[in-house]
Amino acid sequence: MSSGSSLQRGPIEKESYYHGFLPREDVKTVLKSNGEFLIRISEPRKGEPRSFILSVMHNIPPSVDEEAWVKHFVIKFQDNKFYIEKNAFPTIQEMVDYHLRTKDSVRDDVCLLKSLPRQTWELDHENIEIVRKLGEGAFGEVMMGKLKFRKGGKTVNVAIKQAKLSNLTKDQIKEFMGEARVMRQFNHPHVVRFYGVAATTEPLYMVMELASNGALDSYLKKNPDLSLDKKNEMILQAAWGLEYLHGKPVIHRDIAARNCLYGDNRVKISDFGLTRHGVSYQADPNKKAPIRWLATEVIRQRIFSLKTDVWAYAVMSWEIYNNGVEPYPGMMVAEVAQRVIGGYRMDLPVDLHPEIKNLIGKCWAENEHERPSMADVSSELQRITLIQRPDFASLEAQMKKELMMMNNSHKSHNRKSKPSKARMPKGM
Ligand SMILES: Nc1ncnc2c1ncn2[C@@H]1O[C@H](COP(=O)(O)OP(=O)(O)OP(=O)(O)O)[C@@H](O)[C@H]1O
Repeated sequence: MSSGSSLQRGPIEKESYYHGFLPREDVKTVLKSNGEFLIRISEPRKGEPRSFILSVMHNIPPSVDEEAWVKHFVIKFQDNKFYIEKNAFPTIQEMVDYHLRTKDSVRDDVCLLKSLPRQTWELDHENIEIVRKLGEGAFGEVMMGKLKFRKGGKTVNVAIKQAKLSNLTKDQIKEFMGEARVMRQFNHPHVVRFYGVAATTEPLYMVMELASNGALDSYLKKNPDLSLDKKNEMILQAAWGLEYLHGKPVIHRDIAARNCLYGDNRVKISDFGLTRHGVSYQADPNKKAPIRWLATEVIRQRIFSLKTDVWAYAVMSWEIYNNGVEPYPGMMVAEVAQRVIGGYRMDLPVDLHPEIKNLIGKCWAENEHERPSMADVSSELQRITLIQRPDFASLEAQMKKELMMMNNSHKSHNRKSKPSKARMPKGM
């Protein structure tokens, strides 16, 4: 797709107000004031060519309908000219310049007042270097690479999830960008850090912190001799991460060792493809689900809640104590569902501290009201492990110090960029 003969101005992709494949759901969250606008590319629809879209914030207030706040105009291309309604221009940039200069409306009373530059998390492909393959993900290959920060020029090692739009369905693209939207709000030492997405061209890149030891399940399989203390530390770190997420509140919905990472001696919660904002979520009962990690109410009715994450956390703790073995070994999925509903629970190691055993037992209680919150789990674990190993206290102090440092750098970073609006996108 070309933006026309804009030789002096270069391609539209070079304009700071060009946001590439930024989906509608994200547009709502970034435009802030009446007349603020951006240019993006339409989401792919089978059989239809993609077009450029002008998205403009309009009508806040008086409209209370959030959907009406942003107007989206398809920019048509005919006889080598771009137009929306009235005037045609040789380039999109000239169209934008004209409307900004004259305040002539685009349509009805919608005017362009201010362009919205790409956000700090909207990364440029040219600042990302792919180095080698790490693994295979749901959207394509996951790569190790380097990210050069726009400001300051510092370079960090990162993990990059790639997505080739031509290989994905519209739902998958939504899921990819939705995962990035969810991750943007997190800042915790035990949740994988999100750097941003590069979406101005294909393939899309989701850039995040590199966990040096990769997925937790494979790390556990490769290191079967980890001490019980180390494993206690791992379940405590995972509890801190999940407690933080629940404080937002979000339901992760896919807590499992395969969806956590391990690096720098830390468990990091990752994989937010199924995460939903809120405290309960009714999922489609016809969709496939990872039965081995599901609470009984999810198996029966697909109702997810913070307490169904607590159940999955108990199963993940079992995985950690059993070196990454698949839960309910030797059982088929149908048998797992039937037996778990019937009250069966897996055995925990005999040498595990009885209070930890008891705590995990409560996490997969049949009655969700009998399951502790993640805040209770982490404070209980801290109390129990502290008695056994006094240096767990310093572990907590270290985690809190890191959290404080991350929050401070996050705050100063946000002060430099635009203040974000306390508005949560719908359908997260
Ligand atoms: N941040 C990271 N640091 C190091 N390795 C990573 C990172 N993210 C992913 N990987 C590696 O890439 C593999 C695939 O990633 P991941 O499972 O997260 O992809 P996905 O798209 O979420 O797929 P799925 O939905 O099937 O889990 C992981 O098993 C892990 O080995």
